[in-house]
Amino acid sequence: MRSVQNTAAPPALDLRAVGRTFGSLRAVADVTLAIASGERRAILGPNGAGKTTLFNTLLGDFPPTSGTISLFGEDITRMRPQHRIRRGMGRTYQTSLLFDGLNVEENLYLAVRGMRTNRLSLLRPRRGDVALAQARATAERMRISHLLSRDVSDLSHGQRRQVEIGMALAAEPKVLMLDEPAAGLSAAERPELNRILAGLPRDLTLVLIEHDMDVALRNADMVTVMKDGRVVAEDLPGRISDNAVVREIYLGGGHH
Ligand SMILES: Nc1ncnc2c1ncn2[C@@H]1O[C@H](COP(=O)(O)OP(=O)(O)OP(=O)(O)O)[C@@H](O)[C@H]1O
Repeated sequence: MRSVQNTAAPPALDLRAVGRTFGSLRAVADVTLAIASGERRAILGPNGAGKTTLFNTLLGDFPPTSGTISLFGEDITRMRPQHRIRRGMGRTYQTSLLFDGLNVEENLYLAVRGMRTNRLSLLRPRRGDVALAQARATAERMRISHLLSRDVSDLSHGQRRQVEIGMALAAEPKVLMLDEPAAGLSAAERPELNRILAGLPRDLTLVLIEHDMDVALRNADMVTVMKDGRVVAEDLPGRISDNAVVREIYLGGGHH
């Protein structure tokens, strides 16, 4: 494992007693965890464990109803999502946010330009455009340069996932949050996802929600397991499945 201990620097994400209720439902309860800068953290757990809700509290879509969240030492508990993005948070979504009808290069270009809507007509790339060069460099990093001129609606699930991760990376985040990157991928597409995740910059902090144990354990430095809104286990990938609670969740029929 890579050393992620750095006592001088604040953690990339520091959660203290974070909770989120929806009416009387405690979707997330009392979550305290610190993710070091440059660490790759997987968050595992059965359906309804609170993973997505936790993600949404980190990204500001649903602020926590209790507790605090800091990003590189700055309290962001009540900060709006767009301000978090400006401070270095990036994400992908479970459902695709690609612009169908545009090709891969155009999608990446819009992401580099920070566009959240398809307004490419106002923004046609010009020759020598720095953002265009950056879009192409992102494609290379995602191993999709050969797909630049293809409409994203013609791509396979796995290729679309590569474009989505590329779009999140195009904003040059310091913390990248991936919401179930393996969801919908065939067994044959998973090794490519693993290669892409392994090839991400080492200084990028990665937080990965994942149902697929193999993808999670391969790509994480540290694994957090949630159940019923709470953290029930935290350990190294090589040791997490020895945990009695984790064995019960994943071998006792709680996993899908
Ligand atoms: N916007 C909402 N309004 C009301 N309840 C919600 C809302 N979002 C999530 N919940 C509830 O919070 C609990 C945790 O759900 P969440 O989606 O965070 O779990 P999860 O671990 O991400 O599950 P999955 O793996 O199925 O995505 C569930 O009981 C869910 O029904």
